[in-house]
Amino acid sequence: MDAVITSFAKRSEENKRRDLERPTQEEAEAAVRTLLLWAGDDPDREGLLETPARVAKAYQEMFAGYGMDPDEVLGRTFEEVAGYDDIVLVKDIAFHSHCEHHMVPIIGKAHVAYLPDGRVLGLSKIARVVDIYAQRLQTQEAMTAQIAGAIDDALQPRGVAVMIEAEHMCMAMRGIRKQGSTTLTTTFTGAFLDDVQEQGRFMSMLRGSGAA
Ligand SMILES: Nc1nc2c(ncn2[C@@H]2O[C@H](COP(=O)(O)OP(=O)(O)OP(=O)(O)O)[C@@H](O)[C@H]2O)c(=O)[nH]1
Ligand SMILES: [Zn+2]
Repeated sequence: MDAVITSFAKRSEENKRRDLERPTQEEAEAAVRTLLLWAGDDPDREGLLETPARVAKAYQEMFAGYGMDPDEVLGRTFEEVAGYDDIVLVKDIAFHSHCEHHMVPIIGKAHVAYLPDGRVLGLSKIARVVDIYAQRLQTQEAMTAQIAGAIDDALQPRGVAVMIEAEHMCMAMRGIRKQGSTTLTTTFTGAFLDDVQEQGRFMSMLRGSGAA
């Protein structure tokens, strides 16, 4: 618990520091104007006049996850589920993120499961946590581990399983230019990590058969 409080305090300090250092809206728009010029276009032509403001607004939306705290979203749990203690799986949670190397989209789906230990989460909160981490600059590996870690910390269930399948536009639109490849990543904790049968049940539920 002390460790949780210390890490929360550290995070708020970090957020405060970042807020103080955060460039203004005008500075962000000027940076977009510079990129437009650098790309070879004319930021003063009619079609681009409002573009720096639009891009700044789009960034605010696409990177809203920096201003959100997964612990807060996952803070409300409940236990009145008639003793249900088996796997809860929310699959096919569509998300858009951006890769931290090239700042271009990662488009995919997250599948998130946990084994309750008395308490359960509101189902929408799982999708909200996926979005909070997706709306930051990411690697797929980090995002997978962060979602599992946040649910583990908040709910302390018997286990968490997260699988993400995604296409990285930095591999499709540029560089190696391979369209349609999918990257799969998984993080397992608790019983999903220790018990291959639980892991197998998660995998078969994902395939849709529902049984191991
Ligand atoms: N492991 C991992 N790699 C990623 C992810 N997103 C992008 N990458 C990779 O990050 C690597 C960055 O490699 P660099 O050689 O530094 O950059 P680059 O010259 O743009 O690489 P290329 O994409 O090969 O042209 C590339 O191989 C990307 O495919 C991710 O979520 N996880
Ligand atoms: Zn990339």
